[in-house]
Amino acid sequence: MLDAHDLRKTYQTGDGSLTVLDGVSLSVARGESVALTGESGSGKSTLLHLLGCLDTPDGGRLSLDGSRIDDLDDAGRARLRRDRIGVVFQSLNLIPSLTVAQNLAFQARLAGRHDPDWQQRLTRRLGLDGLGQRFPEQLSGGQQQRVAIGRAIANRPDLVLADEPTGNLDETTAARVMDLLLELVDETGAAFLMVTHSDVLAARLSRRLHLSGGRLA
Ligand SMILES: Nc1ncnc2c1ncn2[C@@H]1O[C@H](COP(=O)(O)OP(=O)(O)OP(=O)(O)O)[C@@H](O)[C@H]1O
Repeated sequence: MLDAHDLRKTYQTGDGSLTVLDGVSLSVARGESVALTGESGSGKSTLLHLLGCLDTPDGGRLSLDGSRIDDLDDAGRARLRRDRIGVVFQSLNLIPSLTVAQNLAFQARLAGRHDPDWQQRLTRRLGLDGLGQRFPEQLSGGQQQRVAIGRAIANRPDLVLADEPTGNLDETTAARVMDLLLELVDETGAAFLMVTHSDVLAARLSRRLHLSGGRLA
């Protein structure tokens, strides 16, 4: 499903250059869930951004279902993200001027894959019934997190990427939100990769990759 080979990424900083990814290779199969761990600053978010076509590598290859995606132009990357990739950011990135229902439908509508029945089921499963007409700022942190998860899954993507998706929640709420995320990803059959600092959460996924010194172990 997702294949990365020898990915490299170097940032130019004020005082020189910083190589963050120095030959990262990984594969994630459909239906598989992978935890990505590593110390702060080890490059987890950088890698997630490359895998989600939100940024481009300086070297290496990236493919989805056997087709190269690292050499797409901006429009091609945007299309791919819209149609096949769902991302849950730690900062959520909900659209403040849209209601919960509109946020949930946003990416699916853009992709021409809005499915009202699936959205209704998602809304119920995520415990967001009755909140559809509210705006994100009128929700609790846990509710916002669930909207972000719903939005990432509403168009049944092939690949779901999550960056510390329960990072801002208390332990009990985090566990509940995580249950939902794993169940829903499982239902869609997507390949799933999640950045986490938590050993407990990492242990719940089928495999764990650890990023250190620019490489995976
Ligand atoms: N746009 C950028 N320009 C320059 N340096 C950057 C940029 N983005 C990230 N970095 C640096 O790259 C390194 C890796 O950052 P990244 O955010 O990928 O790490 P991380 O493992 O996700 O960290 P954390 O667990 O703290 O979120 C860090 O040293 C960071 O300062």
